[in-house]
Amino acid sequence: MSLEDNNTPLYRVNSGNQGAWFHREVEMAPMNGHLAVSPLTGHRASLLGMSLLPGGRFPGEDDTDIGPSIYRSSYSSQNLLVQRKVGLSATGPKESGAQLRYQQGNLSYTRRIHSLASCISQVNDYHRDVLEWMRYSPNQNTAYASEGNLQETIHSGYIEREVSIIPIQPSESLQSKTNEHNTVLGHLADRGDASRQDVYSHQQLHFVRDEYGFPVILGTGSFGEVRLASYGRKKMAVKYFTRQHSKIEDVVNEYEILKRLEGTGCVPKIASLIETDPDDPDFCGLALGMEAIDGITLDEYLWNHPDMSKLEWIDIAMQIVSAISKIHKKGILVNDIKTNNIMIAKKGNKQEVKIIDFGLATVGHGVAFKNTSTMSEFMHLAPEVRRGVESDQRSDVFSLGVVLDTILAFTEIEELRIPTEVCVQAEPAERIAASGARRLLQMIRDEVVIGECAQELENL
Ligand SMILES: Nc1ncnc2c1ncn2[C@@H]1O[C@H](COP(=O)(O)OP(=O)(O)OP(=O)(O)O)[C@@H](O)[C@H]1O
Repeated sequence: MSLEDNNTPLYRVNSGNQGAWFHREVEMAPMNGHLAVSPLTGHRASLLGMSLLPGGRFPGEDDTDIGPSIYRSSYSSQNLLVQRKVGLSATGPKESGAQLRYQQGNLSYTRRIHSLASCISQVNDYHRDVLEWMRYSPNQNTAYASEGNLQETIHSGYIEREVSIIPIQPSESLQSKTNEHNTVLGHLADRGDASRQDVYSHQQLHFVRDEYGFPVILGTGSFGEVRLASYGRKKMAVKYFTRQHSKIEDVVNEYEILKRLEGTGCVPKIASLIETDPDDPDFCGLALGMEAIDGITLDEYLWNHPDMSKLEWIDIAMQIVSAISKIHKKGILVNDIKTNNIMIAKKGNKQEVKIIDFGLATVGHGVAFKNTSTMSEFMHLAPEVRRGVESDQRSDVFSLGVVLDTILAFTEIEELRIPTEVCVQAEPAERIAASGARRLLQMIRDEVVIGECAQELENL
Protein backbone atom coordinates (compact mmCIF):
# COMPACT_ATOMS: atom_id res chain seq x y z
CA MET A 1 0.00 0.00 0.00
CA SER A 2 1.48 3.34 -0.97
CA LEU A 3 0.66 6.61 0.63
CA GLU A 4 -1.50 7.56 -2.37
CA ASP A 5 -3.72 4.56 -1.73
CA ASN A 6 -4.41 5.71 1.73
CA ASN A 7 -7.57 7.76 1.73
CA THR A 8 -7.80 8.42 5.43
CA PRO A 9 -7.95 12.14 6.10
CA LEU A 10 -4.88 14.12 6.81
CA TYR A 11 -5.73 17.32 8.59
CA ARG A 12 -3.97 20.50 7.80
CA VAL A 13 -4.07 22.50 10.99
CA ASN A 14 -2.34 25.63 9.98
CA SER A 15 -0.25 26.92 7.14
CA GLY A 16 2.05 29.79 6.41
CA ASN A 17 4.45 30.82 3.68
CA GLN A 18 6.97 28.19 4.47
CA GLY A 19 5.01 25.20 5.47
CA ALA A 20 1.99 23.65 7.06
CA TRP A 21 1.01 22.15 10.31
CA PHE A 22 -0.89 18.99 9.94
CA HIS A 23 -1.82 15.70 11.43
CA ARG A 24 -3.64 12.65 10.35
CA GLU A 25 -5.72 10.27 12.36
CA VAL A 26 -4.45 6.89 11.44
CA GLU A 27 -1.38 5.15 10.23
CA MET A 28 -0.30 6.19 6.79
CA ALA A 29 1.17 3.08 5.33
CA PRO A 30 2.74 -0.13 6.53
CA MET A 31 6.27 1.10 6.23
CA ASN A 32 9.15 1.45 8.56
CA GLY A 33 8.86 4.18 11.07
CA HIS A 34 10.12 5.44 14.31
CA LEU A 35 8.81 5.31 17.75
CA ALA A 36 9.46 8.29 19.92
CA VAL A 37 9.93 7.50 23.55
CA SER A 38 9.84 10.06 26.25
CA PRO A 39 12.72 9.54 28.64
CA LEU A 40 10.71 11.21 31.36
CA THR A 41 7.66 9.02 31.47
CA GLY A 42 9.12 5.96 29.79
CA HIS A 43 5.84 5.83 27.90
CA ARG A 44 5.62 5.73 24.20
CA ALA A 45 4.93 9.29 23.19
CA SER A 46 3.81 8.97 19.64
CA LEU A 47 4.60 7.57 16.30
CA LEU A 48 5.76 10.50 14.46
CA GLY A 49 6.81 11.49 11.04
CA MET A 50 5.34 11.67 7.60
CA SER A 51 5.61 10.61 4.07
CA LEU A 52 5.36 13.16 1.33
CA LEU A 53 3.82 13.01 -2.06
CA PRO A 54 5.96 14.51 -4.79
CA GLY A 55 5.60 18.25 -4.50
CA GLY A 56 4.88 18.08 -0.81
CA ARG A 57 1.16 17.63 -1.22
CA PHE A 58 -0.92 15.42 1.02
CA PRO A 59 -4.06 13.61 0.04
CA GLY A 60 -7.29 14.56 1.72
CA GLU A 61 -6.13 17.85 3.14
CA ASP A 62 -8.74 19.47 5.20
CA ASP A 63 -9.02 22.49 7.42
CA THR A 64 -10.16 20.60 10.47
CA ASP A 65 -7.96 21.70 13.27
CA ILE A 66 -8.71 19.38 16.13
CA GLY A 67 -8.42 15.67 16.42
CA PRO A 68 -6.43 12.81 17.75
CA SER A 69 -3.26 11.90 15.98
CA ILE A 70 -1.29 8.76 16.07
CA TYR A 71 1.65 9.53 13.91
CA ARG A 72 3.04 6.70 12.00
CA SER A 73 5.99 7.55 9.98
CA SER A 74 7.13 6.51 6.63
CA TYR A 75 10.80 6.82 6.83
CA SER A 76 13.57 7.06 4.34
CA SER A 77 16.74 9.04 4.28
CA GLN A 78 14.96 11.75 2.26
CA ASN A 79 11.92 12.01 4.48
CA LEU A 80 13.72 13.01 7.57
CA LEU A 81 12.14 12.61 10.93
CA VAL A 82 13.05 14.82 13.82
CA GLN A 83 11.13 15.11 16.98
CA ARG A 84 11.68 17.33 19.88
CA LYS A 85 9.85 17.60 23.13
CA VAL A 86 9.34 20.97 24.61
CA GLY A 87 7.38 22.26 27.53
CA LEU A 88 5.62 24.64 25.25
CA SER A 89 5.80 25.30 21.60
CA ALA A 90 4.29 27.53 19.02
CA THR A 91 5.08 28.71 15.58
CA GLY A 92 7.11 31.83 15.02
CA PRO A 93 5.55 35.25 14.64
CA LYS A 94 5.25 34.86 10.85
CA GLU A 95 2.77 32.08 11.25
CA SER A 96 -0.86 32.90 11.71
CA GLY A 97 -1.40 30.39 14.46
CA ALA A 98 0.29 27.81 16.55
CA GLN A 99 0.01 24.17 17.18
CA LEU A 100 0.01 22.44 20.47
CA ARG A 101 0.56 18.75 20.71
CA TYR A 102 0.23 16.93 23.93
CA GLN A 103 0.36 13.43 25.14
CA GLN A 104 -2.28 11.46 26.90
CA GLY A 105 -1.28 7.93 27.65
CA ASN A 106 0.03 6.45 24.47
CA LEU A 107 -1.64 8.92 22.17
CA SER A 108 -0.61 12.34 21.25
CA TYR A 109 -3.10 14.99 20.35
CA THR A 110 -2.90 18.07 18.27
CA ARG A 111 -4.71 21.34 18.79
CA ARG A 112 -4.57 24.53 16.93
CA ILE A 113 -4.15 27.59 19.03
CA HIS A 114 -4.08 31.20 18.15
CA SER A 115 -1.62 32.82 20.45
CA LEU A 116 1.22 31.97 22.69
CA ALA A 117 -0.85 33.14 25.63
CA SER A 118 -3.63 30.71 24.84
CA CYS A 119 -1.02 28.02 24.33
CA ILE A 120 0.30 28.63 27.81
CA SER A 121 -3.12 28.58 29.34
CA GLN A 122 -3.95 25.36 27.55
CA VAL A 123 -0.79 23.73 28.80
CA ASN A 124 -1.83 24.73 32.27
CA ASP A 125 -5.35 23.46 31.68
CA TYR A 126 -4.22 20.06 30.61
CA HIS A 127 -1.21 19.66 32.85
CA ARG A 128 0.44 17.73 30.11
CA ASP A 129 4.03 17.01 30.83
CA VAL A 130 5.01 16.16 27.33
CA LEU A 131 4.45 18.34 24.34
CA GLU A 132 6.02 18.15 21.03
CA TRP A 133 6.70 20.44 18.20
CA MET A 134 6.99 19.61 14.58
CA ARG A 135 6.98 21.48 11.35
CA TYR A 136 6.64 20.50 7.78
CA SER A 137 8.37 22.29 4.97
CA PRO A 138 7.23 21.35 1.47
CA ASN A 139 10.22 23.11 -0.06
CA GLN A 140 12.73 20.87 1.54
CA ASN A 141 10.53 17.83 1.44
CA THR A 142 11.32 17.18 5.02
CA ALA A 143 9.59 17.12 8.31
CA TYR A 144 11.64 18.77 10.93
CA ALA A 145 11.74 20.73 14.10
CA SER A 146 13.65 23.86 13.41
CA GLU A 147 16.12 24.76 16.05
CA GLY A 148 15.93 28.50 15.29
CA ASN A 149 12.17 28.74 15.47
CA LEU A 150 12.07 26.51 18.43
CA GLN A 151 14.37 28.74 20.41
CA GLU A 152 12.25 31.74 19.52
CA THR A 153 9.06 30.17 20.59
CA ILE A 154 9.82 28.30 23.75
CA HIS A 155 8.40 30.03 26.71
CA SER A 156 11.11 30.66 29.22
CA GLY A 157 9.17 28.98 32.00
CA TYR A 158 9.30 25.61 30.35
CA ILE A 159 12.18 23.28 29.86
CA GLU A 160 13.00 21.75 26.58
CA ARG A 161 13.11 18.00 26.55
CA GLU A 162 14.65 15.71 24.03
CA VAL A 163 13.19 12.40 23.08
CA SER A 164 15.03 9.37 21.99
CA ILE A 165 13.93 7.84 18.76
CA ILE A 166 14.03 4.12 18.25
CA PRO A 167 13.10 2.03 15.21
CA ILE A 168 9.81 0.17 15.09
CA GLN A 169 8.81 -2.77 12.97
CA PRO A 170 6.81 -2.27 9.78
CA SER A 171 3.13 -2.38 10.63
CA GLU A 172 1.27 -5.60 9.98
CA SER A 173 -0.52 -6.24 6.76
CA LEU A 174 -4.28 -6.34 6.65
CA GLN A 175 -4.08 -10.06 6.09
CA SER A 176 -2.26 -10.69 9.33
CA LYS A 177 -4.82 -8.56 11.13
CA THR A 178 -7.58 -10.66 9.63
CA ASN A 179 -5.74 -13.71 10.85
CA GLU A 180 -5.54 -12.19 14.28
CA HIS A 181 -9.28 -11.56 14.23
CA ASN A 182 -9.92 -15.16 13.26
CA THR A 183 -7.63 -16.29 16.03
CA VAL A 184 -9.74 -14.38 18.54
CA LEU A 185 -12.95 -16.03 17.49
CA GLY A 186 -11.23 -19.40 17.12
CA HIS A 187 -9.71 -19.01 20.53
CA LEU A 188 -13.07 -18.30 22.10
CA ALA A 189 -14.75 -21.09 20.17
CA ASP A 190 -12.08 -23.53 21.35
CA ARG A 191 -12.87 -22.69 24.90
CA GLY A 192 -16.45 -23.69 24.24
CA ASP A 193 -17.85 -21.28 26.80
CA ALA A 194 -20.25 -18.41 26.64
CA SER A 195 -17.48 -15.95 25.81
CA ARG A 196 -18.47 -15.48 22.22
CA GLN A 197 -21.74 -13.87 23.11
CA ASP A 198 -19.78 -11.24 24.98
CA VAL A 199 -17.86 -10.16 21.91
CA TYR A 200 -18.84 -6.77 20.52
CA SER A 201 -17.50 -4.66 17.76
CA HIS A 202 -16.10 -1.28 18.75
CA GLN A 203 -18.64 0.15 16.30
CA GLN A 204 -21.48 -1.07 18.53
CA LEU A 205 -20.22 1.11 21.34
CA HIS A 206 -20.47 4.82 21.63
CA PHE A 207 -17.13 6.23 22.77
CA VAL A 208 -17.61 9.28 24.93
CA ARG A 209 -15.62 12.27 23.71
CA ASP A 210 -14.56 15.42 25.44
CA GLU A 211 -15.34 18.95 24.28
CA TYR A 212 -12.47 18.77 21.80
CA GLY A 213 -13.56 15.50 20.29
CA PHE A 214 -10.97 13.32 21.98
CA PRO A 215 -11.97 10.03 23.61
CA VAL A 216 -12.43 10.40 27.34
CA ILE A 217 -9.63 8.44 29.01
CA LEU A 218 -10.49 7.01 32.43
CA GLY A 219 -6.94 6.01 33.14
CA THR A 220 -3.73 4.70 31.70
CA GLY A 221 -1.40 1.97 32.80
CA SER A 222 1.59 0.08 31.62
CA PHE A 223 -0.52 -2.09 29.32
CA GLY A 224 -2.58 0.56 27.62
CA GLU A 225 -5.41 2.94 28.31
CA VAL A 226 -8.99 2.76 29.48
CA ARG A 227 -11.60 4.73 27.51
CA LEU A 228 -15.11 5.64 28.53
CA ALA A 229 -17.87 4.27 26.29
CA SER A 230 -21.53 3.47 26.50
CA TYR A 231 -23.55 0.56 25.24
CA GLY A 232 -27.22 1.39 25.41
CA ARG A 233 -27.63 2.79 28.88
CA LYS A 234 -24.62 1.05 30.33
CA LYS A 235 -21.47 3.03 30.96
CA MET A 236 -18.48 1.00 30.02
CA ALA A 237 -14.78 1.21 30.56
CA VAL A 238 -12.90 -0.20 27.58
CA LYS A 239 -9.33 -1.21 28.26
CA TYR A 240 -7.15 -1.00 25.16
CA PHE A 241 -3.98 -3.06 25.25
CA THR A 242 -0.89 -1.99 23.37
CA ARG A 243 0.34 -4.45 20.79
CA GLN A 244 3.79 -3.96 22.20
CA HIS A 245 2.91 -5.34 25.62
CA SER A 246 -0.02 -7.67 25.14
CA LYS A 247 -1.33 -10.51 23.08
CA ILE A 248 -4.92 -11.43 22.30
CA GLU A 249 -4.66 -14.27 24.82
CA ASP A 250 -3.78 -11.84 27.59
CA VAL A 251 -6.97 -9.91 26.93
CA VAL A 252 -9.06 -13.07 26.85
CA ASN A 253 -7.45 -14.27 30.10
CA GLU A 254 -8.24 -11.03 31.87
CA TYR A 255 -11.78 -11.18 30.54
CA GLU A 256 -12.24 -14.75 31.77
CA ILE A 257 -10.94 -13.92 35.22
CA LEU A 258 -13.32 -10.96 35.49
CA LYS A 259 -16.16 -13.24 34.42
CA ARG A 260 -15.27 -15.80 37.10
CA LEU A 261 -15.22 -13.10 39.74
CA GLU A 262 -18.35 -11.27 38.67
CA GLY A 263 -20.50 -12.92 41.35
CA THR A 264 -18.22 -11.73 44.16
CA GLY A 265 -19.36 -8.13 43.68
CA CYS A 266 -15.82 -6.85 44.18
CA VAL A 267 -14.81 -6.44 40.51
CA PRO A 268 -16.34 -4.48 37.62
CA LYS A 269 -19.36 -6.27 36.14
CA ILE A 270 -20.40 -6.87 32.51
CA ALA A 271 -17.04 -8.11 31.33
CA SER A 272 -16.98 -8.31 27.56
CA LEU A 273 -14.58 -8.41 24.67
CA ILE A 274 -14.50 -5.60 22.16
CA GLU A 275 -13.04 -6.08 18.73
CA THR A 276 -11.15 -2.90 18.04
CA ASP A 277 -10.36 -1.25 14.76
CA PRO A 278 -8.23 -3.87 12.97
CA ASP A 279 -6.21 -1.09 11.33
CA ASP A 280 -5.20 0.42 14.62
CA PRO A 281 -1.42 0.15 14.63
CA ASP A 282 -1.01 0.62 18.34
CA PHE A 283 -3.57 -1.43 20.13
CA CYS A 284 -4.34 -5.13 20.13
CA GLY A 285 -7.25 -6.34 17.98
CA LEU A 286 -9.21 -7.00 21.13
CA ALA A 287 -10.06 -4.76 24.06
CA LEU A 288 -11.64 -5.57 27.39
CA GLY A 289 -15.01 -4.01 28.13
CA MET A 290 -16.37 -3.79 31.66
CA GLU A 291 -18.55 -1.71 33.93
CA ALA A 292 -17.15 1.81 34.27
CA ILE A 293 -16.60 2.35 37.97
CA ASP A 294 -17.80 5.75 39.01
CA GLY A 295 -14.97 6.48 41.39
CA ILE A 296 -11.23 6.97 41.77
CA THR A 297 -8.29 4.77 42.61
CA LEU A 298 -7.38 4.22 46.25
CA ASP A 299 -4.17 6.07 45.56
CA GLU A 300 -6.08 9.22 44.56
CA TYR A 301 -8.64 8.65 47.27
CA LEU A 302 -6.00 8.72 49.99
CA TRP A 303 -4.80 12.12 48.78
CA ASN A 304 -8.28 13.54 48.37
CA HIS A 305 -10.03 12.41 51.54
CA PRO A 306 -8.01 13.60 54.52
CA ASP A 307 -11.12 14.10 56.63
CA MET A 308 -12.67 10.66 56.51
CA SER A 309 -13.53 9.05 59.82
CA LYS A 310 -11.63 6.19 61.39
CA LEU A 311 -14.61 3.90 60.93
CA GLU A 312 -14.94 4.72 57.25
CA TRP A 313 -11.27 3.91 56.65
CA ILE A 314 -11.49 0.67 58.59
CA ASP A 315 -14.53 -0.19 56.53
CA ILE A 316 -12.59 0.42 53.31
CA ALA A 317 -9.67 -1.67 54.59
CA MET A 318 -12.10 -4.44 55.48
CA GLN A 319 -13.70 -4.38 52.05
CA ILE A 320 -10.28 -4.61 50.37
CA VAL A 321 -9.21 -7.55 52.52
CA SER A 322 -12.56 -9.22 52.07
CA ALA A 323 -12.34 -8.79 48.26
CA ILE A 324 -8.94 -10.52 48.20
CA SER A 325 -10.26 -13.29 50.41
CA LYS A 326 -13.17 -13.88 47.99
CA ILE A 327 -10.80 -13.82 45.01
CA HIS A 328 -8.53 -16.39 46.69
CA LYS A 329 -11.52 -18.60 47.43
CA LYS A 330 -12.15 -18.74 43.68
CA GLY A 331 -8.60 -20.08 43.18
CA ILE A 332 -7.37 -16.83 41.65
CA LEU A 333 -4.22 -14.90 42.46
CA VAL A 334 -4.16 -11.19 41.61
CA ASN A 335 -0.33 -10.99 41.59
CA ASP A 336 -0.51 -7.20 41.37
CA ILE A 337 -2.38 -5.87 44.41
CA LYS A 338 -1.61 -2.18 44.82
CA THR A 339 -3.39 1.07 45.58
CA ASN A 340 -3.64 1.93 41.87
CA ASN A 341 -5.50 -1.26 41.11
CA ILE A 342 -8.18 -0.66 43.72
CA MET A 343 -11.02 1.74 43.01
CA ILE A 344 -13.36 3.35 45.48
CA ALA A 345 -16.83 4.12 44.18
CA LYS A 346 -19.55 6.01 45.96
CA LYS A 347 -22.71 4.03 46.59
CA GLY A 348 -25.27 6.19 48.36
CA ASN A 349 -23.40 7.49 51.37
CA LYS A 350 -21.11 4.46 51.50
CA GLN A 351 -17.85 3.66 49.76
CA GLU A 352 -17.63 0.57 47.64
CA VAL A 353 -14.32 -1.12 46.85
CA LYS A 354 -13.58 -2.70 43.46
CA ILE A 355 -10.42 -4.50 42.40
CA ILE A 356 -9.91 -3.50 38.78
CA ASP A 357 -6.78 -4.91 37.21
CA PHE A 358 -6.35 -8.63 36.56
CA GLY A 359 -3.73 -8.29 33.87
CA LEU A 360 -1.23 -10.42 35.81
CA ALA A 361 -3.76 -12.63 37.58
CA THR A 362 -3.55 -16.40 37.36
CA VAL A 363 -6.02 -19.21 38.01
CA GLY A 364 -4.97 -22.27 39.99
CA HIS A 365 -1.25 -21.56 39.89
CA GLY A 366 1.30 -18.85 40.57
CA VAL A 367 3.63 -17.00 38.32
CA ALA A 368 7.37 -16.34 38.50
CA PHE A 369 8.28 -12.80 37.46
CA LYS A 370 11.62 -11.95 35.93
CA ASN A 371 13.68 -8.85 36.67
CA THR A 372 11.50 -7.51 39.45
CA SER A 373 14.17 -7.40 42.14
CA THR A 374 15.58 -3.97 41.42
CA MET A 375 12.67 -2.13 39.81
CA SER A 376 10.86 0.30 42.06
CA GLU A 377 7.47 -0.31 40.43
CA PHE A 378 7.49 -3.81 41.91
CA MET A 379 8.03 -2.73 45.49
CA HIS A 380 4.51 -3.92 46.29
CA LEU A 381 5.39 -7.52 45.48
CA ALA A 382 6.50 -9.96 48.16
CA PRO A 383 10.27 -10.22 48.64
CA GLU A 384 10.37 -13.87 47.57
CA VAL A 385 8.43 -13.05 44.37
CA ARG A 386 10.91 -10.32 43.58
CA ARG A 387 13.64 -12.90 43.93
CA GLY A 388 11.94 -14.99 41.25
CA VAL A 389 9.95 -17.46 43.43
CA GLU A 390 6.49 -18.32 42.06
CA SER A 391 3.67 -16.28 43.54
CA ASP A 392 0.98 -17.77 45.78
CA GLN A 393 -1.77 -16.59 48.12
CA ARG A 394 0.81 -15.58 50.70
CA SER A 395 2.56 -13.30 48.25
CA ASP A 396 -0.79 -11.66 47.43
CA VAL A 397 -1.25 -11.20 51.19
CA PHE A 398 2.09 -9.41 51.38
CA SER A 399 0.94 -6.94 48.69
CA LEU A 400 -2.34 -6.57 50.58
CA GLY A 401 -0.27 -5.66 53.63
CA VAL A 402 1.53 -3.00 51.61
CA VAL A 403 -1.86 -1.50 50.72
CA LEU A 404 -2.90 -1.53 54.42
CA ASP A 405 0.43 0.00 55.32
CA THR A 406 -0.19 2.84 52.83
CA ILE A 407 -3.61 3.51 54.37
CA LEU A 408 -2.00 3.45 57.82
CA ALA A 409 0.69 5.90 56.71
CA PHE A 410 -1.86 8.34 55.31
CA THR A 411 -4.52 8.07 57.98
CA GLU A 412 -2.44 7.25 61.07
CA ILE A 413 -5.16 4.91 62.25
CA GLU A 414 -3.16 2.85 64.75
CA GLU A 415 -5.78 0.08 64.77
CA LEU A 416 -4.56 -0.87 61.27
CA ARG A 417 -1.03 -1.60 62.46
CA ILE A 418 -1.54 -5.21 63.61
CA PRO A 419 -3.46 -6.32 60.47
CA THR A 420 -0.71 -4.70 58.40
CA GLU A 421 2.10 -6.39 60.28
CA VAL A 422 0.60 -9.86 60.08
CA CYS A 423 0.40 -9.48 56.29
CA VAL A 424 3.86 -8.10 55.56
CA GLN A 425 5.88 -10.71 57.43
CA ALA A 426 9.11 -11.41 55.57
CA GLU A 427 8.65 -15.13 56.01
CA PRO A 428 5.68 -16.29 53.85
CA ALA A 429 4.66 -19.01 56.33
CA GLU A 430 4.21 -16.39 59.04
CA ARG A 431 1.71 -14.33 57.03
CA ILE A 432 -1.96 -14.54 57.85
CA ALA A 433 -4.45 -15.74 55.19
CA ALA A 434 -6.66 -13.05 53.61
CA SER A 435 -9.71 -14.60 55.29
CA GLY A 436 -7.93 -14.37 58.68
CA ALA A 437 -7.04 -10.73 58.04
CA ARG A 438 -10.68 -10.07 57.24
CA ARG A 439 -11.81 -11.60 60.57
CA LEU A 440 -9.16 -9.60 62.40
CA LEU A 441 -10.36 -6.37 60.82
CA GLN A 442 -13.97 -7.26 61.61
CA MET A 443 -13.01 -7.58 65.30
CA ILE A 444 -11.14 -4.29 65.18
CA ARG A 445 -14.11 -2.61 63.56
CA ASP A 446 -16.48 -3.97 66.23
CA GLU A 447 -14.17 -2.67 68.95
CA VAL A 448 -14.03 0.78 67.36
CA VAL A 449 -17.84 0.86 67.09
CA ILE A 450 -18.22 -0.16 70.74
CA GLY A 451 -15.62 2.44 71.76
CA GLU A 452 -17.44 5.17 69.84
CA CYS A 453 -20.81 4.17 71.32
CA ALA A 454 -19.34 4.22 74.83
CA GLN A 455 -17.90 7.66 74.13
CA GLU A 456 -21.26 8.94 72.93
CA LEU A 457 -22.96 7.60 76.04
CA GLU A 458 -20.36 9.28 78.22
CA ASN A 459 -20.97 12.56 76.43
CA LEU A 460 -24.70 12.46 77.07
N1 LIG B 1 -13.60 -0.37 35.17
C1 LIG B 1 -13.02 0.81 35.28
N2 LIG B 1 -13.76 1.91 35.54
C2 LIG B 1 -13.18 3.12 35.66
N3 LIG B 1 -11.85 3.34 35.53
C3 LIG B 1 -11.07 2.29 35.27
C4 LIG B 1 -11.60 0.98 35.13
N4 LIG B 1 -10.58 0.13 34.88
C5 LIG B 1 -9.47 0.89 34.87
N5 LIG B 1 -9.74 2.18 35.09
C6 LIG B 1 -8.77 3.30 35.15
O1 LIG B 1 -7.71 3.03 34.23
C7 LIG B 1 -6.45 2.92 34.94
C8 LIG B 1 -5.59 1.86 34.27
O2 LIG B 1 -6.27 0.61 34.31
P1 LIG B 1 -5.51 -0.74 34.64
O3 LIG B 1 -4.87 -0.66 36.01
O4 LIG B 1 -6.43 -1.88 34.43
O5 LIG B 1 -4.38 -0.69 33.49
P2 LIG B 1 -2.98 -1.42 33.42
O6 LIG B 1 -2.34 -1.01 32.14
O7 LIG B 1 -3.16 -2.88 33.66
O8 LIG B 1 -2.23 -0.74 34.65
P3 LIG B 1 -0.94 -1.20 35.48
O9 LIG B 1 0.15 -0.28 35.05
O10 LIG B 1 -1.36 -0.98 36.92
O11 LIG B 1 -0.68 -2.65 35.20
C9 LIG B 1 -6.83 2.62 36.39
O12 LIG B 1 -5.85 3.04 37.30
C10 LIG B 1 -8.14 3.39 36.55
O13 LIG B 1 -7.87 4.77 36.82
